[in-house]
Amino acid sequence: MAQLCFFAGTMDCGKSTLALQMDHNHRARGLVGVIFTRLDRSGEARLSSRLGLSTPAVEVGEDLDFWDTVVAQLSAGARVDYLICDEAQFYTPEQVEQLARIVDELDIEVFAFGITSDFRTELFPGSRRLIELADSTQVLQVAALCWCGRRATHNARVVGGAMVVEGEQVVIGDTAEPVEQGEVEYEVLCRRHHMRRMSSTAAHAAALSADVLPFDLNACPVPPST
Ligand SMILES: Nc1ncnc2c1ncn2[C@@H]1O[C@H](COP(=O)(O)OP(=O)(O)O)[C@@H](O)[C@H]1O
Ligand SMILES: Cc1cn([C@H]2C[C@H](O)[C@@H](COP(=O)(O)O)O2)c(=O)[nH]c1=O
Repeated sequence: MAQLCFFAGTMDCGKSTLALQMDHNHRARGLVGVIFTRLDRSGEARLSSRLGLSTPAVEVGEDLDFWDTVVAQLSAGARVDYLICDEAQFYTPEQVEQLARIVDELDIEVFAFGITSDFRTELFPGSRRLIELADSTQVLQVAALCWCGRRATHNARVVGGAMVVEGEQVVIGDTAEPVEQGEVEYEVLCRRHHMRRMSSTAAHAAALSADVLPFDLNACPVPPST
């Protein structure tokens, strides 16, 4: 029996790489799949991994109906054994429901990949619906790390080195440093540092100022107030 599987994790934990591997392994056994994505960093209608691999994909616009798309392909005589759905956090809840229907009524496997929460730690609507409906939700094993060395569990949005917690939910970007100053970048953090709004730049600055703190109090002309 087919299943709706959600592979979740922070940014940069290998979701798109796994999506490409799942596609490769299924194709290698003669199965036929359709690859979908939405708003991939590399441009429209491509699924790309930071490891350098990428493949053409069907771009999921807001109006795309997965059920109609797959039924049209089957009606035209094409075979469809599985769907790969990357950047699934950006899908609408209705589109996730269409995916569940495809699994249940057409017995087609659906492998969805996405980040669960946004830069404010709030669930994306697509991810919320996936968590509600999926047969399984798996957190990827390869841990992305916070600058402190702990497992990164949250995504932070950073502008000019400072973490921001207000803004549009969707702003496409990367975890690499932006080319243009003032552009949005993302950084993965552990919960502790996400809640303290401590990006690596802020931590570095704090470490530098701590280095200059232990000055000689006796040399101070005015006694410091307590
Ligand atoms: N130069 C590299 N060498 C080895 N692994 C790398 C390199 N660059 C990126 N990666 C791996 O790729 C992962 C990101 O993969 P990607 O599929 O793009 O992530 P996601 O889709 O979850 O954002 C990183 O966590 C890291 O494990
Ligand atoms: C946290 C967060 C992320 N995004 C965007 C940034 C990237 O374009 C994608 C995630 O891609 P990845 O392959 O998982 O690295 O999502 C966003 O729009 N809003 C957010 O809050």
